[in-house]
Amino acid sequence: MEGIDHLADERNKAEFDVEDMKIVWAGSRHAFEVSDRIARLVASDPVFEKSNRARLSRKELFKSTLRKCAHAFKRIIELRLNEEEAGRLRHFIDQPAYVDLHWGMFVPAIKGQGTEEQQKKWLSLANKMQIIGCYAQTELGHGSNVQGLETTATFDPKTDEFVIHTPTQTASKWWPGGLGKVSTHAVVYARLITNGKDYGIHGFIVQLRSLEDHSPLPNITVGDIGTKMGNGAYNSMDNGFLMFDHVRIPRDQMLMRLSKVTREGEYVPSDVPKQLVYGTMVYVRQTIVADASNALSRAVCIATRYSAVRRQFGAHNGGIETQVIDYKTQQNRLFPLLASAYAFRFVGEWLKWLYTDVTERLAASDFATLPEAHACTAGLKSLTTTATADGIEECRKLCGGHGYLWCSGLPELFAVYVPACTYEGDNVVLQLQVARFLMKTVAQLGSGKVPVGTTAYMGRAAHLLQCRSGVQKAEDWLNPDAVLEAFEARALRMAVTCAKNLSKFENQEQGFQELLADLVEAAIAHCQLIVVSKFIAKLEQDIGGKGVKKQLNNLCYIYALYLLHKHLGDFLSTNCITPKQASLANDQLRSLYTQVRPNAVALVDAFNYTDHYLNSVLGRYDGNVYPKLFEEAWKDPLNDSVVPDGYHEYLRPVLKQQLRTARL
Ligand SMILES: CCCCCCCCCCCCCCCCCCC/C=C/C(=O)SCCNC(=O)CCNC(=O)[C@H](O)C(C)(C)COP(=O)(O)OP(=O)(O)OC[C@H]1O[C@@H](n2cnc3c(N)ncnc32)[C@H](O)[C@@H]1OP(=O)(O)O
Ligand SMILES: Cc1cc2nc3c(=O)[nH]c(=O)nc-3n(C[C@H](O)[C@H](O)[C@H](O)COP(=O)(O)OP(=O)(O)OC[C@H]3O[C@@H](n4cnc5c(N)ncnc54)[C@H](O)[C@@H]3O)c2cc1C
Repeated sequence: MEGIDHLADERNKAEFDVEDMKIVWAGSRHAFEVSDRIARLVASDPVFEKSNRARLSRKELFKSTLRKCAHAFKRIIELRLNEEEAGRLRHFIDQPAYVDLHWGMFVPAIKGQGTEEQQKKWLSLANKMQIIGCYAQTELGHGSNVQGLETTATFDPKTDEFVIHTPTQTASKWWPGGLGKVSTHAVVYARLITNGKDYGIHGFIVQLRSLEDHSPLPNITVGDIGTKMGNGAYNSMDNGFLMFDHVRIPRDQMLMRLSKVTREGEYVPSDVPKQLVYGTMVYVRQTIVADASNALSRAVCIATRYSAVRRQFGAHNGGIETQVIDYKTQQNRLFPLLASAYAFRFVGEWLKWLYTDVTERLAASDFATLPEAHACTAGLKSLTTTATADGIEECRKLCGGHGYLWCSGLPELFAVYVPACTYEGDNVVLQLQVARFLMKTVAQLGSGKVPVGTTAYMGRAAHLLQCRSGVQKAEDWLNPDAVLEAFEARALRMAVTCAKNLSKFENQEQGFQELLADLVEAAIAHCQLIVVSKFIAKLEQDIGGKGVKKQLNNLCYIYALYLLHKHLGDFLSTNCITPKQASLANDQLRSLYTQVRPNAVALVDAFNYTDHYLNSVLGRYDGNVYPKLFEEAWKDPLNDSVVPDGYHEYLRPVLKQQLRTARL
């Protein structure tokens, strides 16, 4: 059956041009061409083989990761790949590794917080990977509460050095990726103490290991924190622990672009917002949002193809059974995830723009949009990673029993992805940042300060607090104004209710703590509005290609109406819509599922994933699932022998015992 396209019928049904959709998905023709070329390069290189990852021991997996990274770096140099191409290479190699933290956090931290001189010195080494760095912020006792970190950096004016010290066990650095076994250097976050005064958290470049033999430098204790969830998965990463016993570093290894310590030990505070010390996290949160659509689309691609291949029930007299994708329950679980993958793609594009915009403004000393950039990156990181992790698990269930097999690609994808809900800020903690931002914005309503950007809708409070949806028939839910008004009214009303409840407390902080759960819900409503509005904004762009816009339109309204259905309690209790209008939204949703159904396989083909990248028997492009499941089963080490190891010691005696007992 090799070579037959089992999904050909599905592909023939498509009502749009897949090649055009590929360009929209990639962001541009150029981005598509780069991705396509690099994906093929990775797929054809035996060093990047990954189908056996589950069967490797941790040590073997880690060594193979080092090999892949070294080979990747060699190829980058040989092929003179630029930054974009190198990024795609890392993406398609698809194995978490120290390089993520080196390029993704260590280098950006130096760029964002180092002086020009520091950048010149350290980036020239880091860019050639003559040093390898990580981002050592989290400690055993504190992760979310950055202000609670305990590691100290005490200035010693006698020697012009900082003394980096771990005062307690809970102050040990714990979690940084790339720290455990690889990094030679780290950006370490510690409390800066000079002249006996604690000035709070600052970043310092600290060498950890010898550049000669890789052994830890004196007074440094460092190692790997241990095996994490799942086979393969994030275990290719050496998340580490680190303790300092009065380790001395020169003063000029404090990252001094923001605040400084002079030779005399005087602390010179930053003339820009001190929150810029958190800048690396804002940057990475933005990349995590962009990446959510990759992980979700991958799971959705597997579940959609398999749902078209898999048949259950519906046959009479031995006839052909129903494809499970034709069940409305399957569509109601799968198509909103397909729509979410596209929605997150577009909101990711927008967030990248927002990040670039705020960076340019900061360079021109305009800090006005920093709080919004922080709220958007934090909130969208939280929203998209939660939905993606849940979505991957839902895709596993959508694939029935076979989804539970490692070779479906879904268990590992889930295990590797789910920590995104925790790293770069726990998702609840991040939504609470959004909630604080919203409460401030609501408090300023009526003060003359006009809300802008993603909170601009709050400026229309007079209308949004009292409006009633005008939807009268199902098709009215395809009107962008109707959808936006419902989402805006819901978000505003939830935020205003929180603010009102907050005002009943004498102590605002106490009130905030009491209302945490409601505040998180209000923040989520605001973030969902952002995603819906950016999808609608995308549709207003000039999108070419046969039938492409129609499909995107369908997906946009599936995303919005599914959210409406899922959070119906919010929409009804805030009186934004009536039960009748909710029921019409459901009717429209079912109709949209019917329209998407013939296009579903083509819509996931538009992701342009190679079989290597998907690494899934169920998601194979050709749909040839069953023979390949057998092939995979035969590869399992348990099937190396017909009689298992241990038979003579542990099985035979039991069986013989049973025989004797049976004879008695
Ligand atoms: C060989 C091949 C090579 C190929 C090349 C390959 C290229 C590869 C590239 C790969 C790229 C991949 C990159 C992705 C890697 C992903 C891996 C992830 C690994 C994980 C890393 C981490 O987890 S690092 C640690 C992250 N930690 C956190 O996120 C901690 C969470 N906590 C906080 O952020 C904060 O403490 C807080 C937000 C919870 C705030 O706490 P608190 O209430 O105490 O506030 P503060 O007093 O500190 O501040 C209050 C004030 O500041 C505002 N604010 C807070 N944060 C920010 C911010 N970030 N920006 C701006 N403003 C901020 C806050 O709103 C308050 O404002 P007010 O106005 O005063 O209210
Ligand atoms: C795979 C992985 C990789 C990582 N890589 C790095 C790295 O490279 N560098 C680095 O420095 N760190 C890294 N981390 C650490 C990561 O950033 C932290 O784990 C994360 O910030 C969460 O902090 P925590 O572990 O202290 O969680 P906690 O804050 O202890 O969270 C525990 C629970 O408490 C709740 N909670 C906490 N505070 C509040 C609050 N104020 N209000 C309400 N609820 C609250 C949370 O919602 C959560 O349910 C990594 C973590 C993981 C899992």
